[in-house]
Amino acid sequence: MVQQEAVIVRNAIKRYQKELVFNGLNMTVSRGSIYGLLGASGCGKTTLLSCIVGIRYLDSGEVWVLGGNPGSKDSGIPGPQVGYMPQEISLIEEFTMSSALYYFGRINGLDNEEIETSQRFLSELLQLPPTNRLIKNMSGDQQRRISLAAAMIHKPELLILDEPTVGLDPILRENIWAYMIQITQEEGTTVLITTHYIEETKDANKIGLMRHGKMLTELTPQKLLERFQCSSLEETFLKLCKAQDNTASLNDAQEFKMEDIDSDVSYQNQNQYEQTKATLEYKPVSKRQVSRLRRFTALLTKNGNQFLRFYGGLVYAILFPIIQVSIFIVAIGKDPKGLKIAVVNDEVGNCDYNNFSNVWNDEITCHFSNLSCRFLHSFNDSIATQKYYDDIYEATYAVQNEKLNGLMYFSQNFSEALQIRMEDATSAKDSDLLASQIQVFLDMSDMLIGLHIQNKLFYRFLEIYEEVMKDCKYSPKLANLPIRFEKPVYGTTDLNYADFIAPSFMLILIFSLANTVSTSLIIADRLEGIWNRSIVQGVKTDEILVSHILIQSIIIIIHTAMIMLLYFSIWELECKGSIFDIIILTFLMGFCGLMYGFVISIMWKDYIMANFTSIGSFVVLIFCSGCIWPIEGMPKELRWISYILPTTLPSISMRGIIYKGYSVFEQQVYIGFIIVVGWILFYFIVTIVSLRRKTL
Ligand SMILES: Nc1ncnc2c1ncn2[C@@H]1O[C@H](COP(=O)(O)OP(=O)(O)OP(=O)(O)O)[C@@H](O)[C@H]1O
Repeated sequence: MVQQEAVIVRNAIKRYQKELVFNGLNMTVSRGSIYGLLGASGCGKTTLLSCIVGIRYLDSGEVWVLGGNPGSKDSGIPGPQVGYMPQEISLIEEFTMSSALYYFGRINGLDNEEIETSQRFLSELLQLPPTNRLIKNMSGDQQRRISLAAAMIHKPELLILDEPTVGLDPILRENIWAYMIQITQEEGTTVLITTHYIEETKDANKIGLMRHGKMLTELTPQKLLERFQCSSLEETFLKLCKAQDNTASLNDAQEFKMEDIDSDVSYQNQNQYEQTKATLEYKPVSKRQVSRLRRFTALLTKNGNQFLRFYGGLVYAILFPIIQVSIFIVAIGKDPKGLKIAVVNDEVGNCDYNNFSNVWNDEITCHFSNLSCRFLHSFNDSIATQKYYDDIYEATYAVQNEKLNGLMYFSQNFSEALQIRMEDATSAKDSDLLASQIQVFLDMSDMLIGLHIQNKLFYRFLEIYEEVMKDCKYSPKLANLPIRFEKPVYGTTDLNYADFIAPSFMLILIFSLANTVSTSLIIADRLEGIWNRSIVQGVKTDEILVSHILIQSIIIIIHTAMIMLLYFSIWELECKGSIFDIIILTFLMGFCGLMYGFVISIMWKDYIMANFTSIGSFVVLIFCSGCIWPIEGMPKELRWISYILPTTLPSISMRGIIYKGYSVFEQQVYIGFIIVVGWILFYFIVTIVSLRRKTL
């Protein structure tokens, strides 16, 4: 009679890159039995279990689990029919024991009452720590027991346990084995367990020994002892390993044949394979169904909990935007203070109170005296503090050595020359024209400060010069240059650099915040193994993604609200257009960052590379999306790259809304929305396609 099998592996070949892990491996696990899989460290036990539960693929060969290939609809995998305990702990460290068990209970379709009952039973059986203790505060052995409980909580038909008893107290180990024997006999559960403790498997119904990529034997412990006439399983395996080594050394090219030793693995299994396959086809697995809604609610609860309990992340998510925007507001765009400028005044010296300047009009012409002092008194310290020097050499030395920001020089006959320039400009000599100018030498090694002084002195000079014209009873317009900047079409003349940066910075900030949060959460899920473990229990990749998206959208809404509040209410940035459009665009940009975070977390397995990529992307966005310098100043090729970045055109849209009052129907605005939505879709598709290829 053909026994129905829970797991069948045939002719399995698996490589990692070029390294062959197993080569033509066969395995048969009967329903309602305990199968002990033994083998030295590194022989491929974990890899084999991963292929059985469907989180890795064979290069060739076949795996059947509970009625079909893992992932097919006939199979019990993925789904609550199986309980999988991976080798790594694969639990969320910030969770309490209870929240971990609730999560696994819920995704496997249990209601709260059932979870409570199971939890009580398993707490006793496995001597679990108190329910409210955080997993990260438990010993490795306690964490293992919770992980085992998480695999058993829903009483699956097939339990796949990767080294569950490592480091456990012998009494506890015995209890676990007793329980496994009980559930296999009374409930027909199948247990596939790997262990390093050979003697532990004496209670298994069948033992499989893996070595050098093969299954050396699959027999009951009694048959093994009888066949090899040994008193212990240790001894039996030693003999088996020696037999394999001898055969291999006799003929390296010839494969090790176990037919002489063990008929179960080869002939019998080969014959059974076809028959079993037929049997399985006629006996579909009775599947426990878990509604999508139940799974999704469990995921939402888990992700919400995970985020709230990760205090560092929480602080980062809430405080970071406040700190960033506050630093921006405080640090950027204000006039530099505490600047110093050297003054050499050959006309009057240091302009003390005896040297008041004078301007008077005698009906024929305007007379100036000591006009240099009038300028110097009016260039007050708000531009730069003046330090007087006797000659230009001394002043230049001071600029070079005393960190002054420049020097101003007035020639000996400054007022006189200015008068000549005004009275009869056409006949004025070059020397008079030169002497009538204030000569300014700036330290332009700090370009922004140099430009600031230049700008301030220039406009202040024109104002004072206008006043002088008025005193002379001339038209003040005479002081103007023959060019005039009228009221701007858009914006105001007093917009500063911070106003220019603000829209891009807002978008880059929310993009980067969301991207960092989502990268960390997804990488945590993957690294901690919770992702694969959930997939094995039947949770779908898109459900995991959507649940993360929902939780993180709440964070993005918080970020958006804080950014809006800080910029528009506290900093009082005036928005000429619709603030609603700004909010939507900012939120979408955060969402785009979130999706980009998904892509990064798929690209890299660890935090380090993911963080490098996030930081690198942040820098590229700052430099290339017109945030600190106009795109028009870039080489043509770079400009095109810049235009397709997710933040460039949306930043231009943002400026259009804020400073021009454009609506969403203007091309400058809707193009930004199109770009950001396009990137969101692109990232989403890349994420889904990559994840489907990587997991089930
Ligand atoms: N992701 C991977 N990429 C490359 N090689 C891998 C990978 N995972 C495992 N290996 C290699 O495959 C071989 C089998 O590893 P596996 O973890 O399956 O062995 P194991 O029998 O479970 O070991 P242990 O008992 O120590 O857990 C080892 O040589 C290991 O180095």
